[in-house]
Amino acid sequence: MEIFDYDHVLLLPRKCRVESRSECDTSVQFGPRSFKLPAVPANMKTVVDEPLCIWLAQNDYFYVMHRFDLDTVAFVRRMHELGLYASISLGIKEQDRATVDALAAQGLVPDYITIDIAHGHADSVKHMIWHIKDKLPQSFVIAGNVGTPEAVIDVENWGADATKVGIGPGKVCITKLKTGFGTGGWQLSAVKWCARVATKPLIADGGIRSHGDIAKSIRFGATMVMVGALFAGHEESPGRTVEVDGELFKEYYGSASDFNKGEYRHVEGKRILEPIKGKLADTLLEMQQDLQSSISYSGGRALMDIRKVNYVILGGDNNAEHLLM
Ligand SMILES: NC(=O)C1=CN([C@@H]2O[C@H](COP(=O)(O)OP(=O)(O)OC[C@H]3O[C@@H](n4cnc5c(N)ncnc54)[C@H](OP(=O)(O)O)[C@@H]3O)[C@@H](O)[C@H]2O)C=CC1
Ligand SMILES: Nc1nc2c(ncn2[C@@H]2O[C@H](COP(=O)(O)O)[C@@H](O)[C@H]2O)c(=O)[nH]1
Repeated sequence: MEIFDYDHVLLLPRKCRVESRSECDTSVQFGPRSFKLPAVPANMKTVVDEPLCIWLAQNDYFYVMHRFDLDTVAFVRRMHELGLYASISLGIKEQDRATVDALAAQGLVPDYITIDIAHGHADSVKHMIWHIKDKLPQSFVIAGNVGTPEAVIDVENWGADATKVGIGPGKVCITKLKTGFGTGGWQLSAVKWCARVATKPLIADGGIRSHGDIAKSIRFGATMVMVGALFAGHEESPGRTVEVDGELFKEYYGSASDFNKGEYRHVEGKRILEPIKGKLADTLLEMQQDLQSSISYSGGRALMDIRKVNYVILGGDNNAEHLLM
């Protein structure tokens, strides 16, 4: 198996088929809906909050609300009252099963439910998928996180509609250091490896550092990418604003950090400060334009045309080591 990460790969251009990059369509079908971009802000407390979810839904972007310190039932009700789709996160504990029961009892059907735990290749996830499929069969279920093909096969067989791939590649993740496990450092090839067996969509989660990494994720089999750090430092980001030597930063912390958990127990995340980089809408627009360029370099017009291109893996000295056809 080839091992590489985003920085070690470059995609190879094919003859251009458009006269303007504006002809390139970045939209993606994901579950029951189509979205402007194959990128979703991470379901973390310092990345999304309710106002951002409303804005994203109103503007045809995919969002996943986080699951921390939140009345998830009320959130779904409010989104539906606004005529917007509802996309929530759940864990696998008794309280999460109760949330599913309450939603079903009140006739509130979230359009998307993400089961979000550190080690998603687990019977607890299987039982949660079954519970959701029993009570809310119309919801599109995303399960994770996983990092191996065996896990993707299991999660799909348990009934998940999509799988989230990435154990420890995140910017505020310390799983690799604390446990010795994960896909940190080789996330892109883990996505490729998982995509070989996947029969349903994959979300590549963690490690996206540049807009070009989105095209690379699509090339290696992702349908959507989940992005934390790149989205965290915006004016609208929910993290606390911190001033250091006259410069403004936003707090960005891991969901498994003591800052999120409120206690130092099974901590696998840390806190960092992201420099504030303007408005989220501007970044999303730039991301879309960059992805349109990616599509044009791929010689295509549609997002999935990126899947057709060849690539090189760069050696340590930055020389092309392999040309893979
Ligand atoms: N993508 C990634 O690499 C990672 C992401 N995270 C994020 O952090 C958040 C908190 O995650 P998590 O720690 O799962 O939080 P939770 O406390 O919500 O854990 C969910 C449940 O899973 C159990 N659990 C968690 N990890 C394991 C494990 N390795 N083996 C067996 N059981 C486990 C927990 O029990 P108990 O606590 O008693 O073990 C708990 O009952 C999530 O949003 C998750 O996505 C966390 C780590 C890695
Ligand atoms: N190991 C941990 N991973 C975490 C934690 N909190 C979130 N995450 C994962 O990171 C991505 C975002 O990655 P980024 O590189 O784009 O910043 C997020 O979607 C989660 O999967 C954590 O505490 N520990």
